[in-house]
Amino acid sequence: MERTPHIAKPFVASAAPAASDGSRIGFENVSVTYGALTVLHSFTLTVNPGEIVALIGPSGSGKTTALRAVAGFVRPSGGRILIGDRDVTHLAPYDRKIGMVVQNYALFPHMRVEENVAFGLRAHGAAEDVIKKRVPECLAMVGMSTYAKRYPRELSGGQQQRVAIARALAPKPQVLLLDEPLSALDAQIRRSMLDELAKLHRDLPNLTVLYVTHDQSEALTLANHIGIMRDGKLKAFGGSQSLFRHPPNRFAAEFLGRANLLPVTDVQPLDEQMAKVRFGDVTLSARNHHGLARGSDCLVCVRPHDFRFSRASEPNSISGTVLSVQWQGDVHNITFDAGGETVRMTSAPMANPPRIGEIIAVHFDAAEVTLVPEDASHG
Ligand SMILES: Nc1ncnc2c1ncn2[C@@H]1O[C@H](COP(=O)(O)OP(=O)(O)OP(=O)(O)O)[C@@H](O)[C@H]1O
Repeated sequence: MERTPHIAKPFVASAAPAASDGSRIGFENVSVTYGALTVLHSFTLTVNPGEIVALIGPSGSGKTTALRAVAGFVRPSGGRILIGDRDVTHLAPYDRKIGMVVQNYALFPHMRVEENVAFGLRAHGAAEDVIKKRVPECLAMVGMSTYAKRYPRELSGGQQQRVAIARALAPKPQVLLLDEPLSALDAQIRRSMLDELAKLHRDLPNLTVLYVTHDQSEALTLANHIGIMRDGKLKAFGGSQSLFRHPPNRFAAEFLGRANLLPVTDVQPLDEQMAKVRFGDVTLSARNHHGLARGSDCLVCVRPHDFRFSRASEPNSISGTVLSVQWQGDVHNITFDAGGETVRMTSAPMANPPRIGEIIAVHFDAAEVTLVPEDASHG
C-alpha cells in the first residue's frame, strides 16, 4: 500500500542512558476508526523495554495503523497508548520521544546525508557542538561515515535506509518504530540489512523496537516476540520460537512459516506435555502444548522439515503416494497424499528422490510437533 512518508519530529536527547522502564510501549484497548470503518479493534499489546516485537499479518490487517497510533499520526477513537508510564495518547508526535523509519526512506532530497541526520537535533535547538559529535557517531553506527557529504539521490536504496535509521537514532530515542523498513530493497540487501539491524540492537540493548512487516522470515530473524494481526485484531502473540513451534490456532500456524495441519481426532493426554491422537487409522503422538481436552478433535501441526523418511516401522509414521518432487538446489520439496490430505515435506537433496506415484513412509519426532485447536473456538 502506498503511504505518504511521515517523519516523527524527534526530540533532543539528554546524555542520560535510556531509563529501562521508560521505553515500554503499551497499547491498552486501542481502537482506530476511519469514517465508519474500524480498523483497529480494542488492540492490547505490551512491548517490554529493550525488546523487538514484530507485527505481522495480511495486507490491511492494521499493522501500520497500530504503529502510526504509537507515533501519533493517527488519533485513537478509544483506549490509551503508553510509553513507559506516560499516557501519550493525546501528545503531539514530536513530544513522544520516538524515532521512526518508513519503507520509502523519506530523506530530505535537498539535504546532504549529514544534514539529514542533524535535522532533528537542530530543529530542537541542540547546540552545534552536540550535533557535530552526534552526527558522525550515528553515521558510524550504520556504516555510512564515508557518505556524509552525499545527497540522497547519490545513494543506493539500502544506503538511504541506513541514513534514515541514523537520522531516527540521532536524538537517542528510547523507542524505534520501523514500518516495513526493508521492503523496498532487493532480497540480498534485505538480508544484510537484517543482520545490521540485529547488530544495531545488540549495540543499543535498551532500545525498544516495534517492527511492522509482512515478511514472516524478517520477523522470525529479528524479533523476540511476534504479534500476528488479522482484521484489526491481535490473533496471536508470543515468543518468536514458541509461536512458530506451538502456534495457538490455524491462522497463526499458516501465517508464520509453512505448516501441514492434519486433522486428527480423539486427543488422549499421555502426561502433562504429550498426547496421542488418531489420524485415520494411525496413532500419532504430539505435544499437547495448548492443553486440549481428552476426546477432542484438532489439528497436528507438522512443519515440512519435520518429516524424515522411515526405514522400518518408526513411531509417528504416516504413508502416502508421492504427488510431486521438486529439486531446489539445497532441498527437495515433496508433496504426497496421505488419506486425502496433501502433505508437504522438505528434505536434504537426494541422489535418488522418490518418484511420482511411489508410496513413501515418513515420520516425525513427537516432541517437535504440536496439537493446534481449530480456529472456530480458539481463534
Ligand atoms: N487514512 C486512511 N483512511 C481510510 N482508511 C484507511 C486509512 N489508512 C488505512 N486505512 C485502512 O485501514 C485498514 C488497515 O490499514 P493498515 O495500513 O494499517 O494495514 P496494514 O496491515 O499495515 O497493511 P499493509 O501490509 O498492506 O501495509 C485498511 O483497510 C486500510 O485500507
